[in-house]
Amino acid sequence: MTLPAQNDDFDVKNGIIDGPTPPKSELKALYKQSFAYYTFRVRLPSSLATIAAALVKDKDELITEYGADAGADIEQTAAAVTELRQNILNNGPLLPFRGKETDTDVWNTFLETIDKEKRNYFSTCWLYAECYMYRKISDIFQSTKSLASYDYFGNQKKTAAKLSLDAMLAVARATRNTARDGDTFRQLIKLNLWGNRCDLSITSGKQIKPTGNAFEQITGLEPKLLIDNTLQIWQAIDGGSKDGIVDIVCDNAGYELYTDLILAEYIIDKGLASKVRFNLKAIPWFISDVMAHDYHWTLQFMADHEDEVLSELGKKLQRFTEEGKFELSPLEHFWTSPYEFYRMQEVKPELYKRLQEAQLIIFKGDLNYRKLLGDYSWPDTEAFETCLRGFRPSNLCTLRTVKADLICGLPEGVSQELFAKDKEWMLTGEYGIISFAKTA
Ligand SMILES: O=P(O)(O)OC[C@H]1O[C@](O)(CO)[C@@H](O)[C@@H]1O
Repeated sequence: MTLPAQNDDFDVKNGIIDGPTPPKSELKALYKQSFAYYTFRVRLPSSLATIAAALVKDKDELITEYGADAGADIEQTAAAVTELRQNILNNGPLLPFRGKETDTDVWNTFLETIDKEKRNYFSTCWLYAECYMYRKISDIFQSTKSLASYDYFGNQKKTAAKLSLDAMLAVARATRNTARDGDTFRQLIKLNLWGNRCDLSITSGKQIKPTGNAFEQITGLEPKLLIDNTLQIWQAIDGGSKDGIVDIVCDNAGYELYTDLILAEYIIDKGLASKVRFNLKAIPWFISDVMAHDYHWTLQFMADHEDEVLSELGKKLQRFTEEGKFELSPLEHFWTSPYEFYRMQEVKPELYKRLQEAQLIIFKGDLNYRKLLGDYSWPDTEAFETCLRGFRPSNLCTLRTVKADLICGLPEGVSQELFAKDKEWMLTGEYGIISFAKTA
């Protein structure tokens, strides 16, 4: 992590502690050697600059699509995004939202629970501040007359999907005549895990193209899989009811969503459940997170493709969606709130109840992992069940490539070994974990 030249007294002014995150503490940018500090000093300011620049570059296109009024709105949003960027760099306050959105009150009530002197980007929990930033961007666009419905990450998500076409074709061909057995299922879970590497928020928007034959890659990636509970997941779903429900709490659009669709197709085709529910985001989130329009765009992109196999698959999954075998869960703002999952039962009991209907819940990606554990420096050998702090609506698993400096459930000595090899091993998505927790 290359930090900005220390030509300012930022650290002194903001009480930055020049060390790592202490054990059993909230992750926050107050600790200079934390990923949170690098995120707020470098990564997120870079992402915000990209959004502001793209607005100016796409101005004509936007005016064509959203009308002449959009011109003034574009100027206003670009300026507001730039101001948000400066607020972060100045360690500004997390101010209450003034919009009239469905989740405005939930967010403002949450902000009130943070001590006022800690209610800024570098002093409050990393999770809260980073989620706040993405919600603030949405607030900026929602407050305009013409751009309230504009997905400012949409082009990047579409480009990422098109870049992954070769991998999609390879996976489609390799999954057409599969057997209903544990080995195949476990391979598909691992394929799904490694699809999580294609995440634009970790690259601050830089596109990465999944290369090579996905299934051969899985074998090659075995040494990078630090926790493999795929057998327990298979036993839970194989032992479940064929009329059961599987919930996927999704993460990124593009190739990662495609691997979710491939896994869901297998679950339905092999009678492992009768319905797969996709839990998507209500607003543009962490650059590449999937929203309902991304889901429909992806299926249409497949169905329209000249490649026969991909096109047939796209049409089949559109039929699954029409028939209710695949279902988009009702719009749920909890997934774009700052709340850790152990607080769901208290703050959104109806969602917890809904998840209890499932026989398996699959949580995708790093941010969902951070919400399962809370942004907290658990001992890396701590049991996954302990870190869930009572969040046990059903059998659940997490498929996560490691992109943030928190982890649990590792065998003794593994993290020390990895730190000795590369002190930034937790930040790149190079390693992955598949952890499972049985219904309580
Ligand atoms: O898309 P994913 O896998 O949730 O990754 C998002 C993660 O990437 C980061 O932006 C970089 O670590 C984190 O802030 C966030 O948890």
